[in-house]
This record gives sequence, C-alpha cells and structure tokens, in this order.
Amino acid sequence: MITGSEMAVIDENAAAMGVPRKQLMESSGHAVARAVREVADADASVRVVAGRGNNGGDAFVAVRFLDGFDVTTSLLGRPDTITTEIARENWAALADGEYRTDAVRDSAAFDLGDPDIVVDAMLGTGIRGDLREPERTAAAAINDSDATVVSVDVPSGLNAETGELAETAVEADRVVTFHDTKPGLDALDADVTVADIGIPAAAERFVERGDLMRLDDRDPGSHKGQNGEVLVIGGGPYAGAPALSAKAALRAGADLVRVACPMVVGRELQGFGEDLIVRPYQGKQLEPRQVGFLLQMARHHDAVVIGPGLGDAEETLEAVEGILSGYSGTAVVDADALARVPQVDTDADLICTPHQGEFAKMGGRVSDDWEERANFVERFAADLGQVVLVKGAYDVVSDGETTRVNRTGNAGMTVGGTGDVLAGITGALAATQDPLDAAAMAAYANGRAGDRAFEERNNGLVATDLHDEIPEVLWTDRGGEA
Ligand SMILES: NC(=O)C1=CN([C@@H]2O[C@H](COP(=O)(O)OP(=O)(O)OC[C@H]3O[C@@H](n4cnc5c(N)ncnc54)[C@H](O)[C@@H]3O)[C@@H](O)[C@H]2O)[C@H](O)CC1
Ligand SMILES: [K+]
Repeated sequence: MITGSEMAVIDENAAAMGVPRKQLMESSGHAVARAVREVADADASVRVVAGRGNNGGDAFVAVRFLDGFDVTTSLLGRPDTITTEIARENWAALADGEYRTDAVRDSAAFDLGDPDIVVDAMLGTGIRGDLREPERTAAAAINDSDATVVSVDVPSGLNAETGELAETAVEADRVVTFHDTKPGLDALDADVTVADIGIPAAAERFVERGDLMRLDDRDPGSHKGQNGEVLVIGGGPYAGAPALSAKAALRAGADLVRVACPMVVGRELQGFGEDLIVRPYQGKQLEPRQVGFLLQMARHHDAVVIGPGLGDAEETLEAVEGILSGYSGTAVVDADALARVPQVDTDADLICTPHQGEFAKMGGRVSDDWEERANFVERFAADLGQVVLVKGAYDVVSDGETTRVNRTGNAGMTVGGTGDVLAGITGALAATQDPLDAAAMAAYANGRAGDRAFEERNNGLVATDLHDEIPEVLWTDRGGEA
C-alpha cells in the first residue's frame, strides 16, 4: 500500500530517471481502457466524467484506447483551466482526433444521461476536502444511475492520504489503481485491480529529487508544525565538528540550533558563527555528571545530534550511554558515540550514521558490493530496531524493512568534516520528518551539495563549502513537473 503523496515522490523519482509522467499517464490510461473493455459489451455506451487534473488526463488517454465503443467525454470545467500540461495535451488530442467531448460549465449544465458504463476520473490523489461543485452533483448523478462505474485510481471522494471517504464520494464497481494499492481501497465494496504502469523499481530503491517533495509545505501528508529545534551534543577534543553539524542543521531549515559543549571549546565554537547558540558545560570533555543537564535540555528539542567531536574517552562514552538510555525522542548518533549504540537500551528513535569502518566496529558486515551491503545494513537495522545510514560511494539507509540507496556525492567528499555536515542535515530533517525519510533525504542532499561544490572546487572542496549549497539543493533545485 502506498499513500498519494508517497506516490508523487516515486513519480518524480521516475521522471528524474528518464521516465516522464506523461509516459506513466499513457500506461495508466491504457490500463483503464482494458478494465472498461472487460465490463463492456461491444455496443455499450461509455460516459467519461473527467476532472481538471491528471486523474482526468488518465481518462483522456483511455478514450484513445476505446475506439469502437460509443464514448462521450465530459470535462468538468473549462479546457483552459486544466491544471497540468500533460492532461491538457491529452485533452487536446481528443479534440483534434474528432472524439465526442464536451466541457461542463457548472453543475446545472451537467446531464449524465443513461450510459452503460461510467468512467469516474474526476478526482484522484489530488483531492482536498469534500467534493465541491460540479463534482458533487456529478457524483450524485453517477451514484443514482444504473451504470457500471469504473473509477480511475481511486473513487472520486476517497482521500488517498488517509483512506477517508467523503459522504458524497462516487460508489465504484471497479477501481483501477496504479502501481500499488492506496489507503481505503480495501474497505470498499468494489473490485480493485492494481495496474503496473512501468515505474522502474529504481524509482523506489534510489533516493532521488522526488524524495525532497516531502519537504513541500503543500504536501498533503505533512502536518508538520514549525521547522524544528535541534540540539547538537558534541565537541571536546575537537571544536570544528559540532560547528559543521550545527551550521548544516541551520542551512537545512532548522529554526534553532543549540550546541552543548565543554567550556574549553565554547569560545572557539562561538567564534565559528553568530548563528550558533552555544551552551557550555564545565570541564574539558563530556562526562557522566553532565547527563542530567543534557537530558533536560534534550527534551526541549525536536531532535538531538550526538557525537561530532566528542572523542572516545571512556567517561565520554559512558555519558553517551547515559544520555541515550534516558532519552525518548529522536537522535542522530555519529562518530565516536556510535560505539555505545549496540549495547544501549533506549526508547529513543535513533538514526545511526556510521561510515563503513564505524559500521564494522558496531558489529555490521561490510562489503564493496552495494547490493550486498544493502542486505547487510538491512539485517543489521532490523536487529537493532533503529534506522542505520551507512556512508559510502553509495549510501545505504535502512530501518530493517525499507532500504534506500543514495547515489549522490563524489570522491572529493572524502575530506574531513563532510560526515559532520551530513549528521547536521539529518538532525534538522529528523526534527520534522519520519526518521527513515529524514536519513534518506539528508544523504541525498549532502551528496548533491557536495556535487555542486565539486563543480567549483574540484578536489579542493572542503566541508564548509557544502553549507552554502544545502538550501539550494533542498528547496530550489529539486525540480518537479506537472
Ligand atoms: N504514478 C501515478 O500514480 C500516476 C498517476 N496519475 C494520475 O494522476 C492523479 C493525480 O493527479 P493530480 O493532478 O495530482 O490530482 P487530481 O486529478 O486527483 O485532482 C486535481 C484537481 O482537482 C481539484 N480538486 C481538488 N480537490 C477537490 C475537491 N474536493 N472538489 C473538487 N475539485 C477538487 C484541484 O483543484 C485540481 O484541479 C492520480 O490519481 C492518477 O490518476 C498520472 O497519470 C501519472 C501517473
Ligand atoms: K477517480
């Protein structure tokens, strides 16, 4: 099962891989036509009732595959208000092909007639709220008629995000849904078929620009509040690492980032930027006596990043264990802090970000072959019950069930500090997103930022170069087409 918004992610990934949505629409339309042929007698009359989005577009395609039937296509609205280019093109193809079409101006002008079959293509995954006019009147007419109703993707009125059915929803006899079943379809008294529309498996496996659509405010799946507050627990032997993470978190959209660090590096850390809020504690390194204070702070943040620059002193790692075992929010665990993850008992949702060496130390199996590595990481994540992101030329992200692979990034990024940047981006995204999605998007964004920096700096790239590229990658450069 897949929600409408996750479908849009995969769709965009497919487009990024050279399979544009118009091609998918052609397959969708063909599948709808096949379903109509299955229920239609040779002399059946077919009435297509289409909305102005891509759900309607699928039906316009279907009409071209129904030559020989008595088909009339009604568009609910003016042709120039069709919302997407590809739906408009397929509508125009009907007009140019002398197919029988009409555009319904308002509900008073809608007359269903008495067709044998209705193709319900008013609303698909793009629905918001209850049916408005003229869709509402059309749905009532469809439900009053004796026609066999074939719904495209979902019955108009079913919300593919929540599975909720509007009171005025179309009552379908058959549903042809695409790629995978959608929430709510199971509960219907209808014959549901899932049509393969040619989305490459890679569009789900690999992280691509479509994954970043989850950051879109208009995403119907997102009920995220503000953009989150992140606490970085790092520093001691090193001051640069937590600064790199914290700045990356800010660039990745976090509203507030605080860095808790030993007093000895506090001033140096503050020197890295006025945007950083530094909360120094006594001592030269993290020790168990700070656990209480840090846990209290952590509770007031949406996500914690723990590890950058902490070092591996025994007291420090003991304190890490104390923090993780007392914390129940979301934490990104990086660098030396990773060592204690396998033995800690925690209620927190962890996102562990080891490179291959750290992963091996945690007990994971490594491999040079990314597919084999993906299997190893998946099993390790399943045993651990946490999200694991193993960095490499191909990053592997898994929660033990779903495993994603990221291909962005380049050899220039082997320079120190890029892992700290990744941890910071992951923390910012984990403040508002599901942990697995956050890790996948962060790996993609970090690599893309590195690729953009590499274009300018080549092998002279340094970790701070990535910071400036992050906003562009996350919010401007992610493409998207209708
Ligand atoms: N990979 C795939 O699954 C593919 C699916 N396709 C089909 O595209 C639709 C989704 O298309 P989209 O354009 O995003 O949205 P809709 O057509 O569902 O609706 C948008 C349209 O409806 C208006 N609207 C929204 N809410 C309401 C309402 N409550 N009442 C009335 N009107 C409403 C809105 O303003 C827009 O005009 C998916 O379901 C598939 O059928 C593609 O073929 C590509 C592959
Ligand atoms: K529909």
